[in-house]
Amino acid sequence: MAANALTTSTPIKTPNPKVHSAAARRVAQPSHSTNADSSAASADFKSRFEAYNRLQAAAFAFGEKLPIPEIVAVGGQSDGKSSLLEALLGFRFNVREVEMGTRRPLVLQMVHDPASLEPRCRFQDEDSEEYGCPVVLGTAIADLIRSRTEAHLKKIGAAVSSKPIVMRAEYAHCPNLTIIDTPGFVLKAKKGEPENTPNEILSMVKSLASPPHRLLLFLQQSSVEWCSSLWLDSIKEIDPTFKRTIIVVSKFDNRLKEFSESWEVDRYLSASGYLGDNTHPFFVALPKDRGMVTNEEFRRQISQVDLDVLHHLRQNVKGGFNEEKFEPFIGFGCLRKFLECELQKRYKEAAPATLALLDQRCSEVSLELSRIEYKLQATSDISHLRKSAMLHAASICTHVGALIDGAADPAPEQWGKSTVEEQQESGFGSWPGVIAAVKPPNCNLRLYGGAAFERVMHEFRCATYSIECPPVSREKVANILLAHAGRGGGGGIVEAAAEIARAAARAWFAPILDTACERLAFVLRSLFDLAVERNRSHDSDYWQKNGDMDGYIGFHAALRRSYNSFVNGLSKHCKQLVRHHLDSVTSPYSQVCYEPDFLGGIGSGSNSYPRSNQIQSISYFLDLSESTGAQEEMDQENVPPKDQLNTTPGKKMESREALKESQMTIPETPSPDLPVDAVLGVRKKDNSHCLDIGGRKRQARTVTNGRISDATRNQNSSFVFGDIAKSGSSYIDICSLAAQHFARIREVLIERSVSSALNSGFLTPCRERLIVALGLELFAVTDENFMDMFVAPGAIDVLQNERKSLQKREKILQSCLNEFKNIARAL
Ligand SMILES: Nc1nc2c(ncn2[C@@H]2O[C@H](COP(=O)(O)OP(=O)(O)OP(=O)(O)O)[C@@H](O)[C@H]2O)c(=O)[nH]1
Repeated sequence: MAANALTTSTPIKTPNPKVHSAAARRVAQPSHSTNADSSAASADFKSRFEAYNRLQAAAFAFGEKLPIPEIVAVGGQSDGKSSLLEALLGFRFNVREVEMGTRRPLVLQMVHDPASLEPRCRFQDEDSEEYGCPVVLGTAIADLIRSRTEAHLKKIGAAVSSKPIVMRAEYAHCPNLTIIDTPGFVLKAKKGEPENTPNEILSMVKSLASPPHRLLLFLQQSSVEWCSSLWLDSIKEIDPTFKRTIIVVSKFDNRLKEFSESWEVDRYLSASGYLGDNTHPFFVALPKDRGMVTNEEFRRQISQVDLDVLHHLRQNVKGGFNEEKFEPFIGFGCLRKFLECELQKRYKEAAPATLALLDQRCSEVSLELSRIEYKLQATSDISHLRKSAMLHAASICTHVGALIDGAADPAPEQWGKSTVEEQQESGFGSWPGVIAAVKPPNCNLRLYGGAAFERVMHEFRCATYSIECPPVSREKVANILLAHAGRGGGGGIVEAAAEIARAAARAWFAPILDTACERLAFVLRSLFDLAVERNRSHDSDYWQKNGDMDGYIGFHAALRRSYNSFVNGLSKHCKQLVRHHLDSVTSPYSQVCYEPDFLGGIGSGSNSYPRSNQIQSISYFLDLSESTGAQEEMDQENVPPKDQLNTTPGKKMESREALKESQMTIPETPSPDLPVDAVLGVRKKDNSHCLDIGGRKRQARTVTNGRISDATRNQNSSFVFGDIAKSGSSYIDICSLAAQHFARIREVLIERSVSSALNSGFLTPCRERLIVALGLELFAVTDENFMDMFVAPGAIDVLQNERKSLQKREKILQSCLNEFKNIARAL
């Protein structure tokens, strides 16, 4: 690394004997020199150091990412990192359990305080920037580190954790230095630990050491040759050129006895070129004795080991060693001084950038604070709340309208539903009275909004057209027919058939109409969530404009409830409306069955429906599904053949056969015992379940333009007074006519009334009345009732806690900022 901390030059990178001597001399000076100049410089150092220390504490507590210069000690397990930290601190604090080792980073903030003759260590709370009471005893410190480590690892269920323990130590015999101890690299997990522990340690240490503002203090035992170093490559991955790496050869005492000649020592000290010319390691030995000694004795032993090492190299090695070149790098004292100076240099260099960053963070935190305060204030400001809530409700209504009119966001693939999903989720899986599954075109596509509404409408039409006029017993026919005959008049058969058809239509269509309303209401109710999602994604800066409605759960619930009840109200209204249409079309006074233009219209397919209906019908049949296996799917999906594009599914029968020439042929006396289907000529395979009138023995008994011909009418009396039980003729005639009437009623009901009623009953109010309805329900209330939606004591507590924490953060960052402004002036 560029090690010019010892002097203004770079003694390590460009070895210059003169500079190195000077550096060595300076290294030998104590950090708390009594010299006037150095004491002024020392005061500067100290204030800078303390400012960084406070900033570091705040950063750790609040998770702030600030590029504070720090030293990270890394290396293999038992390479001596913790021992080096103790030596730097000047007293033993960590009664190590060799088995356990370091499992959480330990941030050691050492503060040189001449007044603290006994070390005062305080631990930062696990989740705040506060420091606890001083812990004096070394064993108590070790216990605390161990218990915190164990508790945290247990909590997260891991063998190692990157969450640091922060300890601040004030002592007269320690330098101003902050260093982070890390778990040692291991090759294999210990017994009982997860297999991947070595990798976890490696990646955790790498991420701790990666920020460029951190210095790496890499320890490797002296007994290991550089060529067989286990971890050097990992360090090179983090810092390939050792620009910010300080290399320490630890346990140097273990190697000393191997040197006998000076060239051997010098070659070893030069690291044999393995680390490059510009990188020079420090060689450190510490006291081996782990017994309990006083702090003073501990420090004395450290100094003694330094002296012993030098003495050994001078006295026991033939020719000594190159002192000019290597002495500044031998011994703990040199390392300590170098680290302190290097860190101070980095602090000084980083101060302007830190000041700028602090300035920025202060403004950001202030902004955050004012946002919270604004929110808190808004919780009690009724008029503000009303305004925000109204804007929010209006926005939701607008999105509902847009979704009805046709929109493709949010993603239909995620938010839309297929027909089966709609059926299942709405609780209306099948259409009452319809046994076969009804599959409208595009049933597999995920649709929502207006598209899903249209698909349900088409499904409803398919369902109604798949219903046949149910068989009627001879008794019923006889009862109706004979009563008509009793009243006189010639229209007995027609009237009886019409009466039968009306009763059947009422019984069969009423539940289908109810189901259609429920299914359509479900489609509309589903739009609320989509509108909320659209609102969220379209208006990301919504709160800035209109106030943030997040967290007001009561209001959101009321809005949803109100929306649902609006749609349910529409559903109820539509049910009544379509029931009314059903009643009127099946009323004895209805002329539906006898309208000439109606039958003619069916036959010609021209003017009997509004133009818009034809257009709608065409749109229903656009099958947008993927075309693979299309034929099979088409067969299943109730799609009429092409020649019916301008008609509804049930029109096939009328247009092709009996109604082709505005007349229908009634079959002559088929056997009453034939199944009704056969009697009525129902073609099962025809999806429209239409009736095919005709048989092997036809007789020209006709109904022209919907009215039975005179010839036929003249015969009515003979039908009536014949034996219905024996002769099937009257019965079959009536059944056939009833089927025709049933089809007409259905046609008129679906094409003329219900489709438009459902559209205008559901969609028009959603577009035009929704916002007013919601507004009346939610906002046309007293303030007291309005505020009921905003009573959220939990939410207010959260906001207040957030404000408290932000205020604290702002205060600390502000004081750090002021401190750095002062430092900047002194630079
Ligand atoms: N001979 C000798 N032993 C040392 C020296 N430094 C440390 N030790 C011993 O080496 C062992 C491991 O030292 P630690 O400081 O715990 O090593 P560590 O790197 O912190 O270990 P982990 O935290 O588990 O990675 C201890 O028994 C120390 O007494 C030294 O300079 N010379």
